[in-house]
Amino acid sequence: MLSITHLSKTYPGGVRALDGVTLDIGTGIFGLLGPNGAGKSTLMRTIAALQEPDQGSILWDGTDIVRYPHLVRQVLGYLPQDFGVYPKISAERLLDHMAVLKGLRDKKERRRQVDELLERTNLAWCRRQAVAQFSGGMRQRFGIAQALLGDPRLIIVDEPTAGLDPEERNRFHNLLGEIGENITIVLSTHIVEDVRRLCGKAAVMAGGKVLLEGRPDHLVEQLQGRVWRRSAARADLPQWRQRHRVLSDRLEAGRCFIRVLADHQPEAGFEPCPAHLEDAYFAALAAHEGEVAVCSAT
Ligand SMILES: Nc1ncnc2c1ncn2[C@@H]1O[C@H](COP(=O)(O)OP(=O)(O)OP(=O)(O)O)[C@@H](O)[C@H]1O
Repeated sequence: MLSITHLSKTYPGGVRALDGVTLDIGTGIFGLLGPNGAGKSTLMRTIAALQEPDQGSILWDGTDIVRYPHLVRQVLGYLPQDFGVYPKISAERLLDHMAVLKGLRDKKERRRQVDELLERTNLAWCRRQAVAQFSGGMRQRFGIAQALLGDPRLIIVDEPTAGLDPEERNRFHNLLGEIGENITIVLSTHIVEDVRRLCGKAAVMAGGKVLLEGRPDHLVEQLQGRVWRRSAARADLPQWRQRHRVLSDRLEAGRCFIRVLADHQPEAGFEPCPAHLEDAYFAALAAHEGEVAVCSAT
């Protein structure tokens, strides 16, 4: 169990990247949703003990990992947003090298883990190929293979599916789903659909704060009966936004549709529609932006 309490971090330039984050994260896949700059990566790096918070605590099974970072490193697998440069050595050798860095000294055991992980991530067929020549999806699967070295109990995955084609994304999801049955995975993303499919629990972050937290199906349930939809001319969008709480606008088969949050039919022409997780996400962001606007106006 990962228990995060009142975590705050302000960077030297004055950006408050984490602002009193409190979250309890158990076994399974926990999704962290939020727009660019929400503070997701800062939170992930702090959990991974790669940087320190200014305030707050993170307990892993009751142990304070801000004070004792080596304890989380022993149980952690981390797939960062970007690995940076890939050396021109084979997947097999690179994985073996990473296993050494993770402290797997026994050569036989290392071999066993490398073989098993290449198999599990469907990379055994290209084990002698340089990772530098891998496609985006293969690199992400290699990223998961290295994160799984040493049988971690906590895995942190930062925006793993950006840039993957639908097939690779699906394959990556299945792999995460398999792994996440018995351990804790914290997955950061801005793809709402990924969270709906994969995560037992999720939180929406913006401006360093947790705006919303819970099971995706519960978050959606709370909006049922309150989401309305109608077609709208693009030019009229500003007026619709002034009159109603517009959650989103999107093109469907060439026509623009708006989705509005309201307890009753907002006006003639709107039809009720089933709520989606994306509605909960946009409703939370809109409420937060409203608060920020009110704060900055006063
Ligand atoms: N090392 C740093 N120094 C100064 N500011 C930083 C640093 N890292 C992040 N920030 C700022 O902190 C805020 C939160 O950034 P963070 O990368 O944690 O957000 P994010 O939700 O992961 O965003 P993205 O989805 O774009 O990766 C942003 O305003 C960012 O510009």
